[in-house]
Amino acid sequence: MDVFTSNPSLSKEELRNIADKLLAHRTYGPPKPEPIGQPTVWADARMDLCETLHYFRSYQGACHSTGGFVRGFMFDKVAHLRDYIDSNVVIARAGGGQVKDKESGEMKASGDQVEGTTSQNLRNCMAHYNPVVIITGADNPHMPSQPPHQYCVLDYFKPTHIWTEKSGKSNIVRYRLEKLNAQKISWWSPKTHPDTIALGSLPPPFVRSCGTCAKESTQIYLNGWMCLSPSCPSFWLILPSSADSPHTSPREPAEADLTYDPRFLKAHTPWPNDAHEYTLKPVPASLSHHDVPGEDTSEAFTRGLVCPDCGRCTPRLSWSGWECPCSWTYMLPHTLIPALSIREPLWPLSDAYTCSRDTHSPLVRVSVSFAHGYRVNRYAIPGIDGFVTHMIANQTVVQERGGPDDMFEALQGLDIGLRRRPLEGAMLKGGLFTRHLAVNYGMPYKFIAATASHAFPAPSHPVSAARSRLTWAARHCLSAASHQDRAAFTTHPFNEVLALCYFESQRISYHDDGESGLGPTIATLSLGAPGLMRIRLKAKHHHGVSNAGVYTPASPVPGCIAYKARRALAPDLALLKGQISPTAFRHRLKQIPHELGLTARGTARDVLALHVAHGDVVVMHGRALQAYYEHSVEHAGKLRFALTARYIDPESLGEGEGPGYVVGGDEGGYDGGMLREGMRVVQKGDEGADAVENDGGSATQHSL
Ligand SMILES: O=C(O)CCC(=O)C(=O)O
Ligand SMILES: [Fe+2]
Repeated sequence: MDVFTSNPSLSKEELRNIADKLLAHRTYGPPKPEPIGQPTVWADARMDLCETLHYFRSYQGACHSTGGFVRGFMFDKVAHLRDYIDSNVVIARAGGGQVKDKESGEMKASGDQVEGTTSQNLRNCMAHYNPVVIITGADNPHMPSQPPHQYCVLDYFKPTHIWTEKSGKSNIVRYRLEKLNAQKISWWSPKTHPDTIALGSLPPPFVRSCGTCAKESTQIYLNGWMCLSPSCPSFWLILPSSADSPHTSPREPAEADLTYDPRFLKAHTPWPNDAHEYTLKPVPASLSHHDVPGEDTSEAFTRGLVCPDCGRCTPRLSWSGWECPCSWTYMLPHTLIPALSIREPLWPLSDAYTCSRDTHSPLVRVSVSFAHGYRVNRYAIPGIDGFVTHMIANQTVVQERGGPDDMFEALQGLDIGLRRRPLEGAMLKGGLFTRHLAVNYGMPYKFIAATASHAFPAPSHPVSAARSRLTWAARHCLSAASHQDRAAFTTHPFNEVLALCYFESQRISYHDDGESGLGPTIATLSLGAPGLMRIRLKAKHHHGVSNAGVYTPASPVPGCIAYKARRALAPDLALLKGQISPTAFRHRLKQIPHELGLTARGTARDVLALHVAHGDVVVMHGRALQAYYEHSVEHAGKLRFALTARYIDPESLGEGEGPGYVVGGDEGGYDGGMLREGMRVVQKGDEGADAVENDGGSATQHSL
């Protein structure tokens, strides 16, 4: 290559020869040669990558930016034909600005692309010398070698150029990135055709100012210098004055003939931190030597680790720690979070009935009663045959022997098999897992593999004790329900407990518990950090229309959009259903949203927000409640458990889904009534007898 370095003004022919050499062995798509090395960091699944790496946390897009700076790019299957990757340089099209062509299914430009936030963030990186990590997907057609895993981290790169050019009829924005430390070996260099032209070994790229707009542009293609300022009348035109142009008037280059100028490809852009070592492996969270309660359940410990043996991004999937399929494991000791340490100083507990912090929409009616150390807030939701009851514990309850304090501490000392479970139907490559950990006891819950269910342990075990307490609580709440509902609970008592565990910043997003095969009553015991449970109408019931523009024919409930108009429509619609063909009925369902002006945008406001503190129980009853409403729970502490008891009809389980053990009845026989003795506030009369009705005009309303 000396011939080129010693000759700063290479002829056009010499440059063409170099370009030919550079591009000769490029293959678009497989098969590709093997790389000379192996990535130090890689992942099988997108979730693993995003949970592990600080520089790439984008589950969908190709770019991860934070605070105005790009941190990482992921270049995979979707690529522009002129994208380019060699051992040191990557040229890529900016993301976005494309739509799926209805006929071909291909991504096509949706108009002229302009520099957006990502370009601005890249310019910030250039100004501040912040390098950016590039990750490749296995299906990236421009890789010079075959990446050995689904996602492989290349290295740190410096963005050097951002410019606009034309592709087809539209403008596109493009980036050039150059490896930060060109001295480092690039593992992705192809074994068969190593890159022999070093960065900076050719004359510098040709730069000149435009005669029309006076702005400087770099020559990207050997076909000729062009102004790259999209607002200039000379944009993307090879001028006749250019020595390269065979034409007598300004012309756009033929796209198929565009050949990169090797002076541009192989330019070296020195940065003062070129030789600095930035880490590709995130710094793993480590425990201090102080046995700090909550340290090992803090957010840092929910993140993945790069396996020190094989480089795989390994998410934390279990209570006990990290497990890489290559056999490396990292298990952490847990420091007990004492139950006393989660008491809220500004919300002190005593033997008196605890005050309420729940809020609800004016449409919701609350009736309050006090029994056995629990304040019992019972919420009636209009239009729904069912209720939500929040039983708020006082100090007597949480300190009871074998009660919430003891359960919370016992659960921390045991590994009850808590693991994150895969979310079915997730569209993410490599799958997606819930953020929280879960384990099932008793009758298998079909959304958890049957093998991950366990027989109920001894009555004193916190899981069995929770079932017993929840059975009592549900019975207590159902005492005001119909005879039928009470009888149903007696014949079908809770036979399953799903234990959920949330570390810091983990939560469960909106969902319902109305899967087929479940009984109508569900009860949850909260332990540990105080949570906030929100309940709202599902979007399709709120708006009355699905995302696909189909009217929701179910009867509307008060508080939904266009309630009166939808209610007026209901009888006719019910009649019509039996009279016309399913196709005609569906056609009608598509008309109604237009007639009523319904759109599916946005979500409903919460109708209820319950502060579910340590020891509290929430009982939800009624199939309609689950059909119409959804709930979510978040918390702001270091550790929270939610133990939910349900009845699961064994008949609803498919072949091979049944338990491999006997699911017996509750042996704990918990009776909250036993607490009355030790209470300072003795309740007058029987359970619920001193209930106070509170309608929509009360001070407990909130403006949700
Ligand atoms: O965390 C909670 O309190 C709620 C749990 C829940 O909604 C569920 O298990 O379905
Ligand atoms: Fe739930």
